Amino acid sequence: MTESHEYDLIVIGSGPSGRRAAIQAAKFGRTVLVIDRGARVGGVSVHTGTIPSKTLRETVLNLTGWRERGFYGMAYRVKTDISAGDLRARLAKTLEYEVDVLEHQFARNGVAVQRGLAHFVDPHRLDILTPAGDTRTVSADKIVIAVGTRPYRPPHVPFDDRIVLDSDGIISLDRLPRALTVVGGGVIGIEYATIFSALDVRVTIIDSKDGILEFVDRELVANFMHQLRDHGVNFRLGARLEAIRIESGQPVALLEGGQRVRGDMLLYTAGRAGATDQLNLAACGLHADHRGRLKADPKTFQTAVPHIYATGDVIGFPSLASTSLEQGRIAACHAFHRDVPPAPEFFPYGIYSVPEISTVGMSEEDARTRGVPYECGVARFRETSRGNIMGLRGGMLKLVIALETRRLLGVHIVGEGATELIHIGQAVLNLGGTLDYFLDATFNYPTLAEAYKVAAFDAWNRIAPRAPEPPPPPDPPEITP
Ligand SMILES: Cc1cc2nc3c(=O)[nH]c(=O)nc-3n(C[C@H](O)[C@H](O)[C@H](O)COP(=O)(O)OP(=O)(O)OC[C@H]3O[C@@H](n4cnc5c(N)ncnc54)[C@H](O)[C@@H]3O)c2cc1C
Ligand SMILES: NC(=O)c1ccc[n+]([C@@H]2O[C@H](COP(=O)([O-])OP(=O)(O)OC[C@H]3O[C@@H](n4cnc5c(N)ncnc54)[C@H](O)[C@@H]3O)[C@@H](O)[C@H]2O)c1
Repeated sequence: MTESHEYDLIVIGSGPSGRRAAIQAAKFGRTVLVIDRGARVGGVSVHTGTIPSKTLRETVLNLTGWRERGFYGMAYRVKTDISAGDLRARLAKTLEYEVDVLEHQFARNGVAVQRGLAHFVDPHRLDILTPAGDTRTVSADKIVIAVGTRPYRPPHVPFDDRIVLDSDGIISLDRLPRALTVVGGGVIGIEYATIFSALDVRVTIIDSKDGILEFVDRELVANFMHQLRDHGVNFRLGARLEAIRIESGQPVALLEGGQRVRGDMLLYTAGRAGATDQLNLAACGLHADHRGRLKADPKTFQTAVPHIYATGDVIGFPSLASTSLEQGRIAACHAFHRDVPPAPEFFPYGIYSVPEISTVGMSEEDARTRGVPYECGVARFRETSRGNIMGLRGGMLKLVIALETRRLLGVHIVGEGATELIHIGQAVLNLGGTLDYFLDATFNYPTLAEAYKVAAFDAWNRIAPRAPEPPPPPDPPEITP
């Protein structure tokens, strides 16, 4: 602790990046205060984002018997008449446990926590407006801004948190819709659209772009959209939303060209905005962009004011809990002069839609754009014995391989277990491995991971030059007695 400041580190926000920064600094023996305006610690990740959406997904897959339908048919259900209450029950338990773990981590590591809204008074001091209405002033040597984002709510959308909602509202529904319109086919929109579709809700996805999930390999997206359409999901792509009206108590999306999409609920997921508006950034010498985001050095996470760091979603791309956790750790290490090796080049994306998508490294399109000669290998999960045992009908794994070096360039998976399976590909990619790893390694059998081997053989069959027939063995020399 310095003479003039109460804490070595103040972290604003207790989401993934704030929590990791705080605990890392505490492990260095530093005094740390975490400030969060939320009722409980955990941030967007625990209360409205990652954990609630993944818990809802798991609940829906379990109660609908989704994973067993390959064998028992589409009418199979573990529970009939699934209600909003069924979904909320598991959510409450899961969230309570997550908060408990986090509070215990803070307590064990001596991290102080103050509930309240923080704003800058000067570059080292913050005022905290507590829920009781008091103001407490605190100061620190180093500060991490980890305030995250909130749903973008444009004024022309008639949000009422009942039939027109954003991703914060959708987790506390008191009834399930029969028809859901989702505006915004980004990751959040697609995850919720497919979760509700698995509940047999009629879903329409609207996006102003011509495609969805543009950063994902196109062949994979085509396979994914085929599976969704097969389950009744409608797409209205390349359609500009002109207005949302409430007609006879139902939200109607009016699209350019006169199309109308009526549902009994509308989920608006067209992006998020940085939660910086109440920080009084001017007092510390920083300013945010038009979407409330801050700029930070991608290696150290320092802002333009060197003792102030910014981590997590507030700095924009890639806006993942996984990457935010790492950013928090790196910021704390840099702040307290500990070297950290640079992060491995490739990190995975996990999209927890139904079915799951996960991807790491170059897509086929990336390889083409960069002019890297490549070949692909594809495996269908149904070709693996494990996939057959599980009754999987969909699902594929695709490898992108550099032709000249046989180096693995990317892995793209859609289907059951994709977000776990991807880490095999990620390890091979970051360790500079080649196609030969998958050809030569022995895999457990039967597993879905065997799809790596099947895909590798597929790639090898396309890459390997047909070896010329070996010459016949020479005639044995005549032996004269
Ligand atoms: C629906 C949804 C699903 C998601 N699913 C995934 C997923 O499956 N995998 C994944 O990797 N990522 C996922 N994400 C993204 C992930 O949640 C974020 O990347 C992550 O939460 C960002 O962490 P953060 O450190 O920026 O803080 P956040 O989790 O955004 O938390 C910020 C905290 O700061 C507090 N705060 C803000 N302003 C102030 C202030 N002035 N004073 C005090 N406190 C303040 C807030 O109350 C909040 O608690 C999802 C996001 C959403 C919305
Ligand atoms: N599994 C995960 O890792 C996960 C899950 C959820 C969210 N996240 C993170 O959260 C962040 C925010 O996600 P998001 O889905 O809200 O935002 P996004 O920016 O990724 O997607 C928004 C989508 O809405 C569309 N859109 C914007 N305005 C529109 C309009 N007026 N009409 C129709 N369509 C419109 C855009 O074309 C885009 O496809 C992402 O960056 C993502 O990384 C990650």
